[in-house]
Amino acid sequence: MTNEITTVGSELQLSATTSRRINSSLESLFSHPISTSSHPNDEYESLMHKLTSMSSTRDVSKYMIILIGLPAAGKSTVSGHLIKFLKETNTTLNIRCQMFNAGDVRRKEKTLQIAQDETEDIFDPKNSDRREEFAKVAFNSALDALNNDKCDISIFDATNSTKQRRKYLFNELRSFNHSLNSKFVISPIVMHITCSDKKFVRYNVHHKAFNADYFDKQYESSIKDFARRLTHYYTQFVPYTEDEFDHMHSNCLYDNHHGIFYFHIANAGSTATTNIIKYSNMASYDTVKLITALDHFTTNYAAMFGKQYISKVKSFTQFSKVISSNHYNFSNALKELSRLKLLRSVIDDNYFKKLPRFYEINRILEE
Ligand SMILES: Nc1ncnc2c1ncn2[C@@H]1O[C@H](COP(=O)(O)OP(=O)(O)OP(=O)(O)O)[C@@H](O)[C@H]1O
Ligand SMILES: O=P(O)(O)OC[C@H]1O[C@](O)(CO)[C@@H](O)[C@@H]1O
Repeated sequence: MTNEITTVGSELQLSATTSRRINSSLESLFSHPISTSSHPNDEYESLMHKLTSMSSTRDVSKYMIILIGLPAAGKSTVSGHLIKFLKETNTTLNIRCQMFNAGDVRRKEKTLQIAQDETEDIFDPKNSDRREEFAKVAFNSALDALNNDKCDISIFDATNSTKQRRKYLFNELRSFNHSLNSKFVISPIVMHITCSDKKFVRYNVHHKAFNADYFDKQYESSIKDFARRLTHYYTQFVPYTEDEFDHMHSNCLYDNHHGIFYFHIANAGSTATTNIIKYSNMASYDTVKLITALDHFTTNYAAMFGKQYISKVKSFTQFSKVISSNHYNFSNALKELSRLKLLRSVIDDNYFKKLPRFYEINRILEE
């Protein structure tokens, strides 16, 4: 895994940005009518107090982790591992993390019905406008939680599979950072979670059949529905590349105190990837501590968490292991074997062959 760490942006450019922000804040302070009844010293004291509290809150580091990845790639699971890791690491144990899942917003609105046709199918690209609405609700909650100091890192958990969506998110963060109503400056951190190994995909889809979308559905209809969902996503998913990062970097440099960061975990850490870490000259000590921890987490993910998962995937596909792990429960063994057979017939080689752009997308990711 090759990681790129640089410091970017001249101090002059960045301090110009900061002073622009402080100047506009000052303007707002002075635009309030100044009371003539109080003593001039009181006025001064109160102004200084306001300034001190303003600069101290706006200087506290807040971050939004924007996840990118196809359904069942492992985004939520890896995020859970990340939260655990940060809690158990000395330098980051006080950082408060919260997850915001676009799927949870969708589920609150309506229990997922297995679609009979495309008009009902929320994952059909034809219905992407509705999905955008759910994602916006989750994203705004993630922003609010940071602004109201409910957490220090919010993890925005959605597939964020199009460039258009990502552009929208970065622009929103940019406007947030410029707004005088914002109490903090938020730095975006992109985390790409990808899964191209067919055995992993099969295992993950199997586990999706037991998630909140399908709690009241039959196994067969659940995996078929999820397989269709994945197919829809393959028609629209655009992998996040270094070009997009560079574009975001040149657009965000002036808005961001701390820098721009990109992390990638592929196949639970078993495939080599590249992290890109570009600090600005004004990155805080807290930011460096967090980014160092994230770099360690992603670089060592396979050893810390991936290994166990990979060994489970290996034994999952072996009929003999299913039988031996259900040694005392014959009917359970039969049930699991029939599910496995079904899964293998739905998510078979032909399914992958027919997945739109499966090889193209994964080639880009592994370049
Ligand atoms: N790294 C991993 N470690 C352990 N289990 C994993 C891992 N990645 C995926 N899985 C398994 O695959 C299932 C699906 O993963 P997960 O729900 O995290 O994917 P996701 O990308 O968040 O999916 P979605 O976008 O559909 O919400 C999990 O329930 C888990 O069983
Ligand atoms: O709108 P996006 O970015 O595709 O993400 C939303 C979807 O992501 C998922 O977590 C992927 O399965 C769904 O539960 C959710 O509806």
